[in-house]
Amino acid sequence: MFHALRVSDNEARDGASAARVGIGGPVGSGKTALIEALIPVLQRRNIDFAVVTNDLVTKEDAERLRRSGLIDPARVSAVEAGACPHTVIREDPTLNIAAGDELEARFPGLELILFESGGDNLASTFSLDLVDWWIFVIDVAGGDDIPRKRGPGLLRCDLLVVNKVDLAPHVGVDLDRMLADARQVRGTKPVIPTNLKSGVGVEAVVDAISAAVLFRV
Ligand SMILES: Nc1nc2c(ncn2[C@@H]2O[C@H](COP(=O)(O)OP(=O)(O)OP(=O)(O)O)[C@@H](O)[C@H]2O)c(=O)[nH]1
Repeated sequence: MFHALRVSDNEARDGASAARVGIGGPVGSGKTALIEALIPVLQRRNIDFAVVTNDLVTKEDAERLRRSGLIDPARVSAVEAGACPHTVIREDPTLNIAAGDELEARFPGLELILFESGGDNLASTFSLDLVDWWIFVIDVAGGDDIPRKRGPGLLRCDLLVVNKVDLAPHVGVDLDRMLADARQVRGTKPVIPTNLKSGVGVEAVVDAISAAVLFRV
């Protein structure tokens, strides 16, 4: 259903039917925490999904998700980047494309694959040969000047998640200003504040994914 509308016409994607969504962002911003929070909501909405994680030289994020009890461990695949994380989500996403294809072969009917990048910097972006749509996660503890630095990740992503909003008062961040700056530099593209400890904003993120790539509202 979604294939006909894909931005990319990469041969490696031919025959694929699951929508592919990237989740990138700086180290520790909450990418794995976001996936952990998304899982129960996706399950409640009967969305058939799987996850591909990327780590530098380990499978730590995949193991964390497999151990979480939130998801069938077989639905979590790990890619070891062995280099800067953006290499395998942008320059040469072959390993990730193969991991997605392998999940689709094992789980016919898969609707959605989430690709978690390893923690990177503000210049990190996803290749549209790999994903249809992507999320960039920053957090307030990284400083309220991050949006004003206009990193490519923050500017180009389809959805910007500003996480750890609960920490704003503790790290001297003016959250309203940070969100206003983020919205200003992104123009009409969406920004969603989240607190993944309490679940604030998670339903809105699933709504955005559903509307953008699953065509569910
Ligand atoms: N207070 C607070 N802590 C959070 C929130 N989201 C994540 N954390 C914490 O932030 C830390 C990093 O979260 P992760 O989900 O591991 O971050 P990550 O982006 O996957 O990290 P890397 O994969 O190492 O880049 C953990 O200790 C989380 O518990 C939040 O909304 N509020």
